[in-house]
Amino acid sequence: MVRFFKSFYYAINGVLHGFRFERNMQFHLLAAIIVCLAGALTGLSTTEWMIIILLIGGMMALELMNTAIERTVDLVTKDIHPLAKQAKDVAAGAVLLFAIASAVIGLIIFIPKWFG
Ligand SMILES: Nc1ncnc2c1ncn2[C@@H]1O[C@H](COP(=O)(O)OP(=O)(O)OP(=O)(O)O)[C@@H](O)[C@H]1O
Repeated sequence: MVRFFKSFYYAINGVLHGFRFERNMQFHLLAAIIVCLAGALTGLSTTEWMIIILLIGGMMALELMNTAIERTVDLVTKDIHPLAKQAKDVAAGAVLLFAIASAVIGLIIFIPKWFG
């Protein structure tokens, strides 16, 4: 049980580290607050809220994974290496794809409510 809470503590530390030191995480947090405020003002169904929460959580989780990959690459080599570039660029690409999909889904949810 102690081990479980220790792992939980380390995981929370990882999330807090992301919010404190990663600009992109701070941006995602701001975006999440704006989206939640917009959702509260617009009025969303339970299903729409579940989708929004999943997208926000997924986006932040993916950004943390990207940070973990960046840190790991930097730990492995400080030199310029094509594989280091590929690892970082592919991880960043994964974040970008999810961000685009999230933005499109957000528009699909909000646009009909605002202009429908
Ligand atoms: N060791 C390396 N070898 C080759 N290219 C690298 C290396 N490290 C970084 N790069 C290239 O430079 C880009 C920026 O690297 P950096 O580590 O600053 O990531 P970043 O996305 O700017 O990080 P952050 O999200 O913390 O601002 C990478 O996406 C990659 O294309």
